[in-house]
Amino acid sequence: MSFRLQPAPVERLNRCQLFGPGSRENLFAKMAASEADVINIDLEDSVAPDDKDAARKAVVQAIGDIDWGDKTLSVRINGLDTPWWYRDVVDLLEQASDRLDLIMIPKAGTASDIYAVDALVTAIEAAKGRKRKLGFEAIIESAAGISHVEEIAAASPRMQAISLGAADFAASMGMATTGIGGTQEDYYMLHQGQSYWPDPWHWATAKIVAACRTHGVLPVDGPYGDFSDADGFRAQARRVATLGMVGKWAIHPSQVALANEVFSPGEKAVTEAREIIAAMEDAKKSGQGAATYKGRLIDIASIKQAEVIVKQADKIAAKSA
Ligand SMILES: CCC(=O)SCCNC(=O)CCNC(=O)[C@H](O)C(C)(C)COP(=O)(O)OP(=O)(O)OC[C@H]1O[C@@H](n2cnc3c(N)ncnc32)[C@H](O)[C@@H]1OP(=O)(O)O
Ligand SMILES: O=CC(=O)O
Ligand SMILES: [Mg+2]
Repeated sequence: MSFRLQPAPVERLNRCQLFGPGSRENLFAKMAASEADVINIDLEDSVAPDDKDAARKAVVQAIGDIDWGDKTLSVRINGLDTPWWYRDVVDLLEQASDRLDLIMIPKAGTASDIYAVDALVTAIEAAKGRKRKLGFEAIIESAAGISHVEEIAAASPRMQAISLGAADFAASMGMATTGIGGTQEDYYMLHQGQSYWPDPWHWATAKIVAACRTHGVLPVDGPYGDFSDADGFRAQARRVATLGMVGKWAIHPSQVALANEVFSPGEKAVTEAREIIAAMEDAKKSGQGAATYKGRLIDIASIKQAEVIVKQADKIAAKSA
């Protein structure tokens, strides 16, 4: 480890973030009753310009009126290039109950975007005497965002999570696709007549994970647009879980169980992880830093790898206790 220790992210589950448009009030109670760890009510792209004011009003009301249980409650505000974002922040902070946990800042391009929202939020919290400090999450969904992701992750102590937004990201990068996440047919390798489809989101995912882990922020995968394709969702979710992301958005209720399944370690993985930790305890007692488990090397690093799985399992067990 470097002399600078890697900071721990906030201690909460973030396996699934269920989205719903702020203009569809009838969905709010259904979202609250879902199994998602995080609820994201949207004031941005799923709300038409003419509906922005009414949606904002309905969301402000619903934050206090609906029983959101133990879920993390987040509202996605409009982008900083629009005339709506400041009113979103002002009304949410001045009028909504302090049940609101986070606001999500879309299309973050530089640390200054986070700084600007932080300045406004901080002033309103002080002026209104709000006791609970609001947290932030941001979406990386532009060329500027991915170029500056590390400074965005470090931009404010309010930062809790960063998502990759595949739809706007593809548009900003000029990618030749209308697909939202997952396999892209034209992105393939050819070897001896056999096609193979690599992951076009891989590098952005890995870059976001590294920036987030450096600064103690949770890395999350954004939308998978084809909600009729459960296998495609699962494959995308498994890839990002393998790379270190902690959860994924659901843009339809059918995706919630899929995300929870992928980001909850299975019994076999948890048993193995506990056995690795136990085997290393035994090895340490006999003065060894390396040992053999099921015919393969384990060492001190294996304890840390296993602990990632065990900690997640413990969090899930604590939630359902
Ligand atoms: C792509 C870039 C992004 O920015 S993604 C994030 C922003 N987008 C969003 O928030 C969109 C979220 N999703 C939706 O608006 C809807 O799910 C869409 C995709 C339009 C489909 O709606 P709809 O045609 O009503 O779906 P459906 O008939 O299959 O619904 C079945 C039952 O589930 C409900 N439902 C629907 N959506 C949600 C949701 N987001 N959260 C909770 N519940 C939802 C429906 O009301 C329906 O319920 P019921 O069975 O009639 O009781
Ligand atoms: O906001 C999300 C996206 O994919 O764009
Ligand atoms: Mg977007």
